[in-house]
Amino acid sequence: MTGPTPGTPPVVLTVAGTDSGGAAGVAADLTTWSHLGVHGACVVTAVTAQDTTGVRAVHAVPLPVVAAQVEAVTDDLAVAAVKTGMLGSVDVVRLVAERLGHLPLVVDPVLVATSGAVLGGADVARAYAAHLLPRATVATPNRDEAVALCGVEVPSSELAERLADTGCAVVVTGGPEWRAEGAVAADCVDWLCLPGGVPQAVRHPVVATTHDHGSGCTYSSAVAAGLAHGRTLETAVADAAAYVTGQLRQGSGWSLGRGRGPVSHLVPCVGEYGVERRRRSPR
Ligand SMILES: Nc1ncnc2c1ncn2[C@@H]1O[C@H](COP(=O)(O)OP(=O)(O)O)[C@@H](O)[C@H]1O
Ligand SMILES: Cc1ncc(COP(=O)(O)OP(=O)(O)O)c(N)n1
Repeated sequence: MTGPTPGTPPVVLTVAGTDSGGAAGVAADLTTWSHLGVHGACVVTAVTAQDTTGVRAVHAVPLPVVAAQVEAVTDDLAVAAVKTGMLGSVDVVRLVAERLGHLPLVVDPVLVATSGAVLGGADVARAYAAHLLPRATVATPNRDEAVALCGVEVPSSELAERLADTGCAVVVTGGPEWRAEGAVAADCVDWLCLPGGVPQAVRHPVVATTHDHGSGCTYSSAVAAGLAHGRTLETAVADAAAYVTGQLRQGSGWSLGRGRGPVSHLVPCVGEYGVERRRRSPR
């Protein structure tokens, strides 16, 4: 087992599925981490045949193979934080809770893709609420996932508050809400609630784009990177929103695929998410 060494990046582990279109899942997590200065390890739970228009097929990785990947990583690497994406089954949710629940844990409870594909059923939602949220540092459901976890349609701030009662901090992300309104709102609002706390609005500018597939994975990975660097949750959450906004902006003029194109996984063109890097002028 190797410990943290000065000059060595922290290790963050994703437990997630693959997206053959390269937008969401493991691809989003690893590229985000390469931008944010952490080493990414990965445990693959499922292989999806997926593109910008939807999910065609899902192959669940057998449970013993998922367990063997977890063991291989944790036996050898000092994992600073874990992020979960598509877990896909009750057994995998339980495995993560048992084997990784003692580490700083960001749970993105992937249940439904933007395309409408179900990536985790009602039994998986119940398993998240019973086994994983109580052990998580923070959960980052989008509004639809928060409704599925709570079983009620109430405002996002209240969903965050109810889910925080399970014992973890919660961010109910704001993407689908502004899309559903069909308007170009000035801000996206994510609702952060700490256990026993009052929901706080985390606002950031809306990007008008159709290239947003994978934004939830990218966001939750960025939160995990912030925690691995030792940032407070509030700072990690604000930095993650700034990072995903920059990546959405970078891909906003693209034309990739026939559906909702991938959020940009190219190197950010803003340094520390604020100051525009000087673009090289053509020779
Ligand atoms: N068009 C957008 N402009 C700015 N931020 C966005 C946009 N769409 C999503 N986000 C942000 O991306 C992050 C992930 O949110 P969301 O899209 O809700 O996740 P998911 O992909 O799981 O549905 C949140 O911080 C959300 O506010
Ligand atoms: C393999 C896989 N994992 C997760 C998702 C969901 O991705 P996310 O970024 O949360 O959201 P969408 O952009 O799909 O809404 C996925 N589609 N595939």
